[in-house]
Amino acid sequence: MLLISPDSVEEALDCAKAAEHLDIVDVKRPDEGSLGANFPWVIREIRDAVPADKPVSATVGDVPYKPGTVAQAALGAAVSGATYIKVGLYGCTTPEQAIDVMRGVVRAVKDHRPDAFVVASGYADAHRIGCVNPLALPDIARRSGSDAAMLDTAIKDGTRLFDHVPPDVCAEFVRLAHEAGLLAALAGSVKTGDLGTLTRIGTDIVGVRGAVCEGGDRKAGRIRPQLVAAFRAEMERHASEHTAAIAAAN
Ligand SMILES: O=C[C@H](O)COP(=O)(O)O
Repeated sequence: MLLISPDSVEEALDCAKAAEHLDIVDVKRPDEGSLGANFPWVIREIRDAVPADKPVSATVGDVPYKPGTVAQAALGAAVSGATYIKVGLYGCTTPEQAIDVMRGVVRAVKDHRPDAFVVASGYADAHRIGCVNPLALPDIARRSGSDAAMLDTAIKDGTRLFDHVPPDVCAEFVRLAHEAGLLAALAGSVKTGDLGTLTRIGTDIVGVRGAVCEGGDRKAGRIRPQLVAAFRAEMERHASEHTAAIAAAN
């Protein structure tokens, strides 16, 4: 699946123009961090702006180790219309802290909407910010009752997912997530050139912003529908090549 992250209602309208090429519209506010949270009214307006059959995701923020605060914020995102709730476990330094936070989120969100989908997100560059190790995420997600484990980059300085977590370790992340019965989502300045690897290792959700913004600039650039379409076409091409390679090997 392709998850695209607009930062405003205007950009979400551009995503809506490319709706047939994407699977999830992810509301965030990059000015507040890699998984910065946007305002509830923006989530609601974006929910209204994109086709009803496209799920809206919202990031709850690069959150501190404050389970009550984060649970309440997550409920706010769900009440505002998001059905995918993504939490960046920025301030959690141990798996136990991360599980505490995610358990609160899962309960708050699923009490309100049992079919909501909760994503526990860590950071590929965790070593730069001192939060939980990327490979701990699948177990954190499983033990908290989350539905997916995700990695993104915390510091958007041009370094990318594979700069911090090489492909073989990403493959292990995906394997652990699948073993736990979860979806595996990967992001972090992903470009079309990464799609072959991401497909081969079985990534379920690829999250992008910069690659579908004009000039590849996630802050100054704006999401362009034609870039979303081109990115999706590359995903499809890699998926068919991968399927054909598997069929040929059998
Ligand atoms: O959830 C996905 C992120 O928005 C990825 O953003 P990026 O591709 O600019 O790193």
